[in-house]
Amino acid sequence: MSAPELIRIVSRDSPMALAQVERVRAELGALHPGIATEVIPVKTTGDRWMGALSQVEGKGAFTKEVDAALLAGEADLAVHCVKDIPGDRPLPAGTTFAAFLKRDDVRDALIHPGGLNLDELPAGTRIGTSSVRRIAQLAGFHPHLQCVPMRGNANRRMEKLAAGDADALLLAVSGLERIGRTDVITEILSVDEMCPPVGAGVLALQCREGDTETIDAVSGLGHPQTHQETTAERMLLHVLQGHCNSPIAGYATTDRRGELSLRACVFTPDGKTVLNAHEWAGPLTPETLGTSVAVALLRQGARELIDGIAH
Ligand SMILES: NCc1[nH]cc(CCC(=O)O)c1CC(=O)O
Repeated sequence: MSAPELIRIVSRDSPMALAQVERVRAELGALHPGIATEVIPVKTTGDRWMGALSQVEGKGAFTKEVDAALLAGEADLAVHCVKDIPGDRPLPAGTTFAAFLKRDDVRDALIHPGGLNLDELPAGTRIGTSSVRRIAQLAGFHPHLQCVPMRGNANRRMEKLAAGDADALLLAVSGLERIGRTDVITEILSVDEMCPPVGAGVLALQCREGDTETIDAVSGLGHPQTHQETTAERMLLHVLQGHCNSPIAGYATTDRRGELSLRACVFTPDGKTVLNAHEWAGPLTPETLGTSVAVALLRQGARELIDGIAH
C-alpha cells in the first residue's frame, strides 16, 4: 500500500470546526509522520443563514459545501461533527465514513453569566437555543424558563449572550472544550436531565469511496467503541427518519464489560410527551440494536410525534 504524500482536509471554517481539524492533523501526524496535511476551510449554508434551519435544507446545511469539495476532488478528507450529518438519508453518493474518532463528552452545559444552575434560574429566564431537542427537554422539566431562538457558532452565541440577546445558553461541553472555553460553563447537565443528540461528541472522517489510499491512511484514527456507539445511534435516527426539526435524543454507551446499550427519547415540542426506550445489544449488531430501539419508540407512537412537526 502506498501512503499519500499530502491529505487535503476540508471543513467548516468556524473556530470549533478548525480546532477539530487540528485534532485530526495531530493524530494523523502521530500515526503517519510522513504525510503532510493542508486545511481547506469552507463556509456552509448553515453558517451563513441565521434563520430557521428548516427553511434551508435542514441539517445538510452544515455539510453540503464540505461534501461538495470532497466529491469535486478539491480535498481528500472531510471532518464533520456526526451530530451535524443528516440521519434520515444516506451519505452523499460516492462518499464513505473512514473513521469515527474517540468520543468526547456527550453532555450539554449551561452558561449563565450570573453563575446560577439550571434549577436556580428564575421564571422567565431567556435561554438562547434553537435546538428542538433542547427546547423540548427544557419545556418538559423547566417550564418556567423561556427559550429564545439563537443560531450561529458557539463563539457567536457567546457574543450574543454578552450583548443581552439571551440570559443563558445551552451548548455542548465537547464544543466548548474544542474552542478552549470551558471557563464559561456554569453547570454540566446530566444525560438524564438533558438527553444528548445522536452522534454527540463524535467526529467523523469522510472520504471519497474509491480513494483507498486516504481511507487506509486515516482509518487507523478510528476508535472501535465509538464506531459501535455511533453506528447504533445513526441507525436509530435512520429508522425513525428524524429530520432537523425532530426532538429526538439518543445515545449509546459501552459499559466496563464492553456491553453496548442504546437509550433514546422522542418528545413533543412542549416536552409534555416523552417516549423512552433503552435496550442492551446482547447478541445484536449495533445496527440491529439501533433498529430495535427505533421500533420500540415507533410502537409508542414516535411516527406521529415526528411527523406532527413541520419541517
Ligand atoms: N449545532 C452545532 C454543533 N455541532 C456539534 C456541536 C458540538 C460538538 C459535538 O457534539 O460534536 C455543536 C455545538 C453545540 O451544539 O453546542
